[in-house]
Amino acid sequence: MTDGSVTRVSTPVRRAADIPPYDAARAEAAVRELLIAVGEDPGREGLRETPARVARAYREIFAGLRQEPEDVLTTTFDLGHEEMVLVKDIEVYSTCEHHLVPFHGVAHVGYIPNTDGRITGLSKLARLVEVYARRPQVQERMTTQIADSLVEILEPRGVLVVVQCEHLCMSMRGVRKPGSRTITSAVRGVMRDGATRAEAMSLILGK
Ligand SMILES: Nc1nc2c(ncn2[C@@H]2O[C@H](COP(=O)(O)OP(=O)(O)OP(=O)(O)O)[C@@H](O)[C@H]2O)c(=O)[nH]1
Ligand SMILES: [Zn+2]
Repeated sequence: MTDGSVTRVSTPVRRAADIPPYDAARAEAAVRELLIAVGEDPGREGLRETPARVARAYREIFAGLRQEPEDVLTTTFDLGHEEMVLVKDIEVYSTCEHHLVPFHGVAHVGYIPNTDGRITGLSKLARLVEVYARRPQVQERMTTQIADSLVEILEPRGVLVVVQCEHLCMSMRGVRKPGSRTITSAVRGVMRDGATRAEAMSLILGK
């Protein structure tokens, strides 16, 4: 438990290029140690392959550390479409950086293209969510990073990102409140405008 004081947590600025290659052997050794620490026997039948398996799984779960948004927002088209584009219910699996357990739910990503009508492929919005979800995360930072990278790369007139997740650190342990959902949003540019924001929210909330 913390003492309740406010701690400033700055967003890490490490770029993918500055992060060393994934160290599978080190991850494997750490998992073996962890198993011993919790009272298990890593030599027993069912656990023998577990450290190597977990190391492989972590490589996948944290692959976003070695990706940048530019890697996925590559395809842009000039379709001349200047109205809102919204992809909703993008499934998200991320990992809480406080407890290293999953949080999962959906992300809704919308933007209003620049007046030049420059848009990106729809799947690229889901790939962008993956880049930031596949890192040790907090939901607020992930939401902000998705929005800000869209602003930077597509230079749209507006962006709205809404993320709704259940945090397993609040369900399976700790306060034990399964089913509670945390909702975060990041709104940029003309999406802040009341009517535009209301339109985006009604599209998100509508079935
Ligand atoms: N703001 C925010 N908090 C998060 C996120 N994921 C986990 N947390 C919270 O991080 C906090 C860590 O609090 P601590 O008191 O340091 O840790 P703890 O003793 O394990 O806290 P409990 O979970 O309350 O048992 C908890 O309140 C978690 O619910 C997130 O994405 N955003
Ligand atoms: Zn947590």
